[in-house]
Amino acid sequence: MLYAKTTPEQKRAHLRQILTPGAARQFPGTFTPLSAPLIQEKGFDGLYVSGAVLANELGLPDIGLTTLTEVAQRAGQIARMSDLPTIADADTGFGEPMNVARTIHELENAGLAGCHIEDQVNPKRCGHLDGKSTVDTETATKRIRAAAEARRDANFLIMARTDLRAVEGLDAAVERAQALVAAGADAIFPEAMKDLREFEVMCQAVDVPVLANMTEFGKSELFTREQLASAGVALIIYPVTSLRSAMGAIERTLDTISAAGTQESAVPEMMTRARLYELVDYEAYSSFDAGVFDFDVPDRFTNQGAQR
Ligand SMILES: C[C@](O)(C(=O)O)[C@H](CC(=O)O)C(=O)O
Ligand SMILES: [Mg+2]
Repeated sequence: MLYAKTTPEQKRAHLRQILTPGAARQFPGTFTPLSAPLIQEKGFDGLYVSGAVLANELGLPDIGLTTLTEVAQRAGQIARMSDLPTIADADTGFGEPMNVARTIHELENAGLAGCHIEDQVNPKRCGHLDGKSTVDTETATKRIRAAAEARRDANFLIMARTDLRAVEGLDAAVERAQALVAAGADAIFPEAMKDLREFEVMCQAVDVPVLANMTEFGKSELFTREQLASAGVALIIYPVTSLRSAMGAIERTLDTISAAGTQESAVPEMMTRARLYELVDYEAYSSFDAGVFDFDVPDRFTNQGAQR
């Protein structure tokens, strides 16, 4: 009821334990706190809060328009609804290295287990689109150093994302990843890798966990968990999958209503009222309330008792 019983510190310690090379832990993206218990119930390893999704959900493109406050608040609302660790997309860190330090504090305060900070120039682009630019190694490593120095919980995961693969090629991305690890990155997110071999090369080149971004309609093929595990990947994200699925369903249902004049034929596809109530733990609230209501207050503590 209300929220997770696991503390942020416990979730961060757990995240550290599960992120081993080849473990291919699955972190579905969620754009709503309501999906968090669902993801946990289905047996996944953690939650991912996508910057693209938070922007798109607000009707904005993913070009660095969202603010730290918006991201920390939404990511925190999601994180608190699950006992699983939640990783948030912190884009370029929301400013200069000093701002990156503040970003880490805010995300720690919001109960996140970790975040990733990328080496794109601001305004950033979706990592799977053409025309993005990256900063130089010095600027990129300063962001990571600031993040690592700012954290107060040593287990808060600082993941460095490099977008260099699509800009300068795999060798440059590998070299950048190594520099980011030397600057204090606990994990590497190599963006827009072309094939499985590239993931393999990256996993061999760094001795920290490597993430695979399985976003649809992007530059990477949608590999299976087994394939990515065999390449040495520690963590897989499905960042926009639930938003795309939900928006697809919404669009189809709206078309049904306007074509048929009723949503009747779309109802079997919908989550039922009962299931929705199960997810928000309706019953636990009712019995909590009943318990409080039925609680017997000794006479001397009541107004009536005091008057006597
Ligand atoms: C992972 C990502 O940074 C995100 O914000 O979810 C995006 C996902 C996407 O746009 O498909 C990305 O840049 O890959
Ligand atoms: Mg993003």
